[in-house]
Amino acid sequence: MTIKNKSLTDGMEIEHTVGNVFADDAKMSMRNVDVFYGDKQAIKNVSIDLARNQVTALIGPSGCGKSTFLRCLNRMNDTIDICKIKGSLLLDGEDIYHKKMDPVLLRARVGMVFQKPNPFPKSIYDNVAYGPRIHGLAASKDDLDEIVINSLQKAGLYKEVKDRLSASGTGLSGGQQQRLCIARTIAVSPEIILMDEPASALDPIATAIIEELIDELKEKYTIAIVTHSMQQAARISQTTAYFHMGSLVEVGSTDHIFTNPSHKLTENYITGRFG
Ligand SMILES: Nc1ncnc2c1ncn2[C@@H]1O[C@H](COP(=O)(O)OP(=O)(O)OP(=O)(O)O)[C@@H](O)[C@H]1O
Repeated sequence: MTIKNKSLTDGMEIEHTVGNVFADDAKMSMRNVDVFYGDKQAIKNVSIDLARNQVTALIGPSGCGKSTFLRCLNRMNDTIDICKIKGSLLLDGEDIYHKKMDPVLLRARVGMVFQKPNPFPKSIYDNVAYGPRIHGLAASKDDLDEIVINSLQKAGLYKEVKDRLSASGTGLSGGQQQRLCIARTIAVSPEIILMDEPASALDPIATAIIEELIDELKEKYTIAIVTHSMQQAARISQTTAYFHMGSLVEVGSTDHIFTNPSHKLTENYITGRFG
């Protein structure tokens, strides 16, 4: 199927997304998504699936719309008054922009980890317990303890913090704070985790730990990650989507995109000719 997308990019016309936008087992399906900030169109007719239990990397030059698109997937853009979204965005076939969809519940199902670790100024325990408490997920203190410990274990942080759960989350190292934020996201049992450059503020060792963690997390969750690091996209994702000036130029298996991209714009970007 050809999905028409006529927009001019560096003199090169993007008529349609190259590659297969359909996943065999789609957790989320986006079709013909347009996003506007006021009069300015930031996303142009983008269609893509997120394959279940896979990592999908969104790459492209600065300002191409990666974060804007990612934020559409859990309605984070709702908080921006001038932002308008058109098109179809389905989670297991359910329209996430339907008027009956509660954005707070949606964001528990589609969690998000940001570029800069942003723990609450609370204890490590309370950071992770916060979501389960507001969503009423624990019937007792024992239940809550179990959720907190499980989430910290899944985020690969438990061993490092088990003796200081009442210490402040903001006192941890940057890498530990980011894993705490991942534990906080996991604690409300999401189905999808969105990550917006989750390792860009971290040193190489903390980055490697987060990358290993992402690889483990995909066993349970569907993951979409925005990254500026092509090496990172190549290491951790199974599918890569290349954005350029609001359009989705190409999508395909990560191996294909990084070894033999079909579109000239993708090739230019991955070979470092621009971006
Ligand atoms: N809140 C906003 N209000 C108005 N315009 C915005 C807003 N957020 C983003 N934009 C614009 O939308 C376009 C896409 O921005 P976006 O941040 O999604 O790109 P990006 O590919 O994630 O960039 P980067 O890699 O630099 O983070 C840019 O032109 C940007 O200036």
